[in-house]
Amino acid sequence: MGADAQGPLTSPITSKNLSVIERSKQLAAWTAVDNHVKSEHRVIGIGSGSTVPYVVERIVMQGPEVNEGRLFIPTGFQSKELIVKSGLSLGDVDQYPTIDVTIDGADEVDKQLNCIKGGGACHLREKVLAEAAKTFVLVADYRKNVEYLGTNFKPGVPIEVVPFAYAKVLQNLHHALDCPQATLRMAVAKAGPVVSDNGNFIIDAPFSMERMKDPYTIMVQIKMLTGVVEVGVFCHMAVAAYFGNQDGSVTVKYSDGQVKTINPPQ
Ligand SMILES: O=C(CO)[C@H](O)[C@H](O)COP(=O)(O)O
Repeated sequence: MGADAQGPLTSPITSKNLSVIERSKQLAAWTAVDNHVKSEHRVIGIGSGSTVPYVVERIVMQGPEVNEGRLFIPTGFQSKELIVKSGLSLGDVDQYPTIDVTIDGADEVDKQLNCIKGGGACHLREKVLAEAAKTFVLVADYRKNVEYLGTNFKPGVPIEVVPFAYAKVLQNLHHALDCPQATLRMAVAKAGPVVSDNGNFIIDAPFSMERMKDPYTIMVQIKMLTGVVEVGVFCHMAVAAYFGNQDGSVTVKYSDGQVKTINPPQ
């Protein structure tokens, strides 16, 4: 799989005034699109977050002829707006439960391509679209490329819960799962908790680094708590993760353990 990876293309149209971090996100997104979104793909999942607009930007650059007849499936309000405003056609996963390729951002990705998602509270739909996809690809800047989850991303594991069960789930996290710092995520420009696109609450649960070395066990333990809708830990789902680097290169980690660095054009 690594063998056919292409490098980032030259002459980016929007990169002139980008900060290093934004440029890194764009590089990751563009390279992932170039390597994984092929003209024959008709149903494409679009994830959430600040890296994903560059995914859509690159898909739009594939041209109207290629995008005509394609359907784009969003993971939430933000990506739905992005699809519509870019002039692409919207579909939904209940109509199209098999997706050719889904590209999404991540809060952190470990060496086995396990990742934390849900910083934007979209991880329920994101996981459905990741599972529905024949190919699931992650894109992020260099800060998200870690050996173990929880290295840089400190809020903890995002957990979507049905509102009436939140206090019970918090109690379970504090006592049964020994996660005393788990808290309900509060909104910034609204009094009260963050409410997801599905009308649910979000809990952030930080676990010790030692425990984050086994993300699958944490994911299963949390998911077993009644009232939990979905856990923002994705295990064994992505085939590749693209990270834009500060020097203009792109690091690609593959699910088979290969790591490749694509150097910037000279
Ligand atoms: O999981 C997500 C939203 O629920 C995002 O994909 C994740 O938070 C990464 O976002 P960004 O690209 O802005 O860093």
